[in-house]
Amino acid sequence: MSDEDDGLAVGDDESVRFPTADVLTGRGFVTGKSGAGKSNTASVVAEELLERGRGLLVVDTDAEYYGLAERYEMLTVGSGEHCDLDPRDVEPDSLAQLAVEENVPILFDVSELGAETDELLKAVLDALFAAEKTARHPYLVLVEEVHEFLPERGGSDDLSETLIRIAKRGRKRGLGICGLSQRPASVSKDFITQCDWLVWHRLTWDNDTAVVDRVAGSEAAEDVQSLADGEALVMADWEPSLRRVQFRRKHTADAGATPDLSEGRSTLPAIGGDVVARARRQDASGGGPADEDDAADAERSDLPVADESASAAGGNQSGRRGRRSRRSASGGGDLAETSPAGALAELGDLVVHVFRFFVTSGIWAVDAVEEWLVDWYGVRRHGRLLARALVALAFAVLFLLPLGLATVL
Ligand SMILES: Nc1ncnc2c1ncn2[C@@H]1O[C@H](COP(=O)(O)OP(=O)(O)OP(=O)(O)O)[C@@H](O)[C@H]1O
Repeated sequence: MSDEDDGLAVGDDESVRFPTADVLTGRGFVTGKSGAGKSNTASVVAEELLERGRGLLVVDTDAEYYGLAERYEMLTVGSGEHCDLDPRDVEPDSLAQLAVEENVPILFDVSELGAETDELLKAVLDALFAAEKTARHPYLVLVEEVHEFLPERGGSDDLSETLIRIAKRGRKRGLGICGLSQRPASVSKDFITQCDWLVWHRLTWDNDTAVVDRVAGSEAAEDVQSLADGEALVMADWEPSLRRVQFRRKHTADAGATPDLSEGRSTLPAIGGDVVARARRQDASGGGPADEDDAADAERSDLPVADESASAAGGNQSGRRGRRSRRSASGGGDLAETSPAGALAELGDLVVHVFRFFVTSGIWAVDAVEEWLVDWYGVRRHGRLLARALVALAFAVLFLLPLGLATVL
C-alpha cells in the first residue's frame, strides 16, 4: 500500500497528483469523445485508490473494468458466470454494509442487465447512501456513461434523483461520486455544476465544446479540441488554474482498447457460392456446414436454380457469375424468381432497411437541426423538441407531397 499523503499519481509526470481525500469523497466529472481516454483516466484513478487500500464501486456499462478485478481484490456483481454475485440475488443493504464496513471494492457490471439496470442500480446506491449516514466511510462511486442515468433532457427519474442526491449530499457522509460521459452536453447540468474536479479530454462537437466554454472559458473550449489521447484539461478545487495534464496509461488490462490491425484477418475472401450459401443458410436455418455446390445450395434454399451450367462451372468466382447471369436472364429481379416465402422475406428485409435508414437519418437530422438552432439562434430551452418538430414536418412534406401529387394526377 502506498502512502496516500503523496496523492494519486495519475499523470505521465510524477508531479501530477490528485489529493486522495478530495477524489474519494468529492464529485468528479470525466469527459471526452470516444477514444479520447476517459475510461483509461477513470481506471488510473481507480488503480491509485485501490493501491492505497481505498474502496470504490465501479458502475461498468461495457464490461471494460475487469482488468481492475484481475489485479485487485474486488467483488464482481453482474449477470455473467464470471461474476461473484448476480445482483438479483443480492440484498442491497448487505452489499452496502460490505462496502462501508468491510471496505470491499465492488465492480458492478450492468452491461447485461437490460431493463432491470436502473432498478438494481438504484437499490444498491440508495442502500450505500443510507449506510453512509452512520458509517461515514470514505468510498467512491464511479459511474460510466453517466448521461444514460443522468440525462440533461428527458426529465428526472428515481435513479437520477439518487445520483443527484449523492452528488449534493454525499460528501458529508464520506461518499464521493465520479461520472464519465462522451457527451457533456447530454449530462444533467445539475450534476456537472456540483462537481469540484473536472477532467476535459478531447471534445470536438460544438454542443460539447459549448459546455466547456460555459464552465471553463473560451480558451479551454478552443484547446480541448486538439488534445491528444489521454491528455486533458483539469479543473479542480485543488488546482489554482486550469491545468493541461497527460494522464498515464493504466497498469491493468485494457478491455476497452480499440482493436488494432493485427487483430482479425486482413485478407478479403472471394465472394463466391460458398460465402453466399453460408450467409443464406445462417439466415434461413441458423447455420450448418457450407457446400460449395451452388445447385445444391439453391435446392436447400428458396432460390430455384435457373442455369445449371453456371453452377457446374464450379469455383467461387464462377458461382458468383452464375448467380448474376441468372438474375439478368430472367429480365427481372430476385423477387420475380423467388418463391412467395422468399419474396416475402426479401420484402421484409427491404422494409427493415428503409425503416433503419429513416430512423438513422432522422436522429442525425434532429442532432444537426438542434445544433443549428443553438449555434445560430441561441435556442437552448426546448431546442431538441423544436428540432424534432421541424424534422417531423420535413419528413411529412417529403412523403405527403409526392403522395398528394400522385393522387391528384
Ligand atoms: N493516457 C493515455 N496515454 C496514451 N494513450 C492513451 C491514454 N488514454 C487512452 N489512450 C489510448 O486511447 C484508447 C482509448 O482509450 P479509452 O478507452 O480510455 O477511451 P474512451 O474515451 O473511454 O473511449 P470510449 O468512450 O469509446 O470508451 C486506448 O486504448 C489507448 O490506446
